[in-house]
Amino acid sequence: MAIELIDLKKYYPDGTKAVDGLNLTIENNKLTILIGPSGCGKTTTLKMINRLIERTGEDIRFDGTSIDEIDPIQLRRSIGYVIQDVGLFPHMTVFENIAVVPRLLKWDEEKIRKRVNELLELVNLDPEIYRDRYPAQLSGGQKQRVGIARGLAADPDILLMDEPFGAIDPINREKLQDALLEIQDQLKKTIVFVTHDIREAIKLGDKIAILNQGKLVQYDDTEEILRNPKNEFVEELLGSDRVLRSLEITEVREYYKKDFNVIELSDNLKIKDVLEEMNKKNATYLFVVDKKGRFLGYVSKKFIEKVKEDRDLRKLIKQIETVRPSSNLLEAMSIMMSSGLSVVPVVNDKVQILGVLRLRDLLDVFESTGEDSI
Ligand SMILES: Nc1ncnc2c1ncn2[C@@H]1O[C@H](COP(=O)(O)OP(=O)(O)OP(=O)(O)O)[C@@H](O)[C@H]1O
Repeated sequence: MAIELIDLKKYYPDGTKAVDGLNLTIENNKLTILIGPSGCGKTTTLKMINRLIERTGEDIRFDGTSIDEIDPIQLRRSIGYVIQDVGLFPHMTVFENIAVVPRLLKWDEEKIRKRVNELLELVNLDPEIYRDRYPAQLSGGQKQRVGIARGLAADPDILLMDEPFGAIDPINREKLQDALLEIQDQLKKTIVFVTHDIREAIKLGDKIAILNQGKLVQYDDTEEILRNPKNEFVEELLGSDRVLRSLEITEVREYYKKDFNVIELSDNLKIKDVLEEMNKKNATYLFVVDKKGRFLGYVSKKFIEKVKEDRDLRKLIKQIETVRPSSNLLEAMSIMMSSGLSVVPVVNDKVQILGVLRLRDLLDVFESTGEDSI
């Protein structure tokens, strides 16, 4: 379900403009991050979506329907909500905590039992072990997993998450983030996720909305934000290693080129044929493939010019690591760094060569991220 925030406002009687004319379309089935400095209106925005806070201006629409036309209780039950300290009821077991909304919706007990087990499996908690525990008998990370399961209990289209992993130590936080990505892969919900951790935002977000003082500063696909921060405020928020992050989330497929020099190895291929080919193509190296187009390595001009004509060509082929189109640019660059070559071959699952990624193509990424130096 898509959520449109239209000139959304929350003004408090004391004059605080917590949210000040926010226009944002949160897309169906995507994970959208709300990020910005403390007090910029993230939580207020989230709570206006599920009507825990009433807006003071303009509208919120769910697939086109105004929030005013939806019964608030109905609305709240159809939106999953996960918060930092989880808010698990201490006197209820894990099972009972997850079953709260399904029971309000009057599901039959058998259906609830099945659903709770399913959800515990989904968040990687063994139902046999954890179902009957009380929150006090769980670690922080486990509580948060139960919180996610509870948010998903009634199979809502929308999941609102307010700094859900904020209080978790870094290692468990990573695990919970991975779990959330897996869950989203399977369930494809419309998730609005509030965080003030830019790493978390980049890792999780399909799209990122950057807020400041109740207003939208920039809203775009995560990659686009990293590549083209709109102003200094966004740049500062992203931090200085944004080039590295940009490389990390960009796939090789976007940058590799299909023009490359290649030669097929056959039994009667001689060194002089290779040199001739290199001269013809004005190439300093050639990739070598077998008859089926499988990548074997490369030969460099500098090297084979010096060897005797009767040397076995096979022995002159140098190995080089390859990448796939789905590899990221940071992996590709580390390979270039360790091989000392300014190229890396791109191959498919059958190790057939598809193209080449050159260091100079990567420079485009640096240029478009506006850094002066690497
Ligand atoms: N009842 C209230 N009366 C007046 N101002 C309020 C009230 N509730 C919240 N605010 C103010 O509204 C602004 C936005 O608050 P909100 O909780 O949405 O910020 P946030 O971006 O979620 O911040 P944080 O990252 O610190 O959680 C803040 O300046 C806050 O002080």
